[in-house]
Amino acid sequence: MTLKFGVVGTGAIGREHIDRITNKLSGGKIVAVTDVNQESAKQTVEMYQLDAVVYPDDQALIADENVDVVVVTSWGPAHEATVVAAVEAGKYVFCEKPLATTAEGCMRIVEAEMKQGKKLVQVGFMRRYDNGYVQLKQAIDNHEIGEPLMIRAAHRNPTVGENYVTEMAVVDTLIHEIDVLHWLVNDDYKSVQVVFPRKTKYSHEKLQDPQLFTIETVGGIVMSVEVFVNCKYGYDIQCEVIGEDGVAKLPEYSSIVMRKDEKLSTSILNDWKYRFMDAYNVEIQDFIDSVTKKGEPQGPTSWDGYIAAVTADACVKAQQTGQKEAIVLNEKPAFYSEKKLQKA
Ligand SMILES: NC(=O)c1ccc[n+]([C@@H]2O[C@H](COP(=O)([O-])OP(=O)(O)OC[C@H]3O[C@@H](n4cnc5c(N)ncnc54)[C@H](O)[C@@H]3O)[C@@H](O)[C@H]2O)c1
Ligand SMILES: O[C@H]1[C@H](O)[C@@H](O)[C@H](O)[C@@H](O)[C@H]1O
Repeated sequence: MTLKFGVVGTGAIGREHIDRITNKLSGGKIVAVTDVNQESAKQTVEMYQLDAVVYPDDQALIADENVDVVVVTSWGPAHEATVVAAVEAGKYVFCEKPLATTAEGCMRIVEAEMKQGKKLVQVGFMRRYDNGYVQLKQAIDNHEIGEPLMIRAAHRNPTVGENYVTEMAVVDTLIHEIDVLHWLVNDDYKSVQVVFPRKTKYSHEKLQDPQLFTIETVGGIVMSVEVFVNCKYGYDIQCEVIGEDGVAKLPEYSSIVMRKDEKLSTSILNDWKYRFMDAYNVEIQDFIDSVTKKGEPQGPTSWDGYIAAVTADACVKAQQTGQKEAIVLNEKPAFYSEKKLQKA
């Protein structure tokens, strides 16, 4: 069986996903695309030589009976409306982060999905499919380092655009750590506090950069997460879990070791696309396989999208107040309680 995809948003990651579904993965086909920039949608069809209809908007695409799955890769604020409409139409959804820009918006998606009586939505938190994070999780789950006590993490981008402002360090960037860290240690978040160190000269007026988040879990784990989006030297993701019996660290991205000009060196990547390329492939192949064989996606759920939104709200509040802010979740519905995704 071939799963037929309609893509809403043919920008950077929309095209990446179209390319992987069309040319790298098996079991999926792009049959429809749309973008508020219709030229971009048409160019995408030409660029990847797709046999796909270009629709004027998401509603028309969702209404196409030939579309089994709606891929949501538009701008964050547009996600909620598309996801709710797709779920109400009974379509499967693969939605890039954020699921919605507010916790209330995520809850509306959760409610729409529960009404359909089965899981339809997967959120694009691809780090859960990265081999390094999967190994870290296995080490923790197998008690190889004892109980986790602390996490030290860093999310560094070489540079960001002029319209990237302080809040985006949370909603655009930290959001990946927000999802992956509680999943790693099987715990819930309790509070967050933010400190702004001295600002780099490479930032601009509306962006505090770097930022240091201290997140505590209900179980007492303290996580220190640095977000530094003008670090200049490359795209660098670090994560070290300190446990009672040992320390486990995310492996460095593998690269050849070069001896040259009296130096011993390895390269550092400079773009998220390359750092998580394999994870995106595994993630979407898993989505295709799960929907095709089990009738439900098994990756990060709408509820994970909700957790991320509530946590992000508290982080943004903490940026504004400088105080420790509580992270309070609604009770998890039984509908989402199955823990299926333990390994990719
Ligand atoms: N998982 C990841 O690592 C990752 C990486 C990059 C981006 N993302 C997420 O993916 C989404 C897209 O990011 P991007 O970098 O591709 O952005 P982008 O600006 O390159 O592309 C977004 C596209 O969506 C279109 N669009 C906006 N609103 C629309 C609407 N209502 N209907 C149809 N099309 C619409 C825009 O015209 C644009 O072509 C964002 O939510 C972003 O946070 C996730
Ligand atoms: O800070 C960036 C992250 O490192 C990437 O993984 C993407 O999510 C991108 O959208 C963010 O702007």
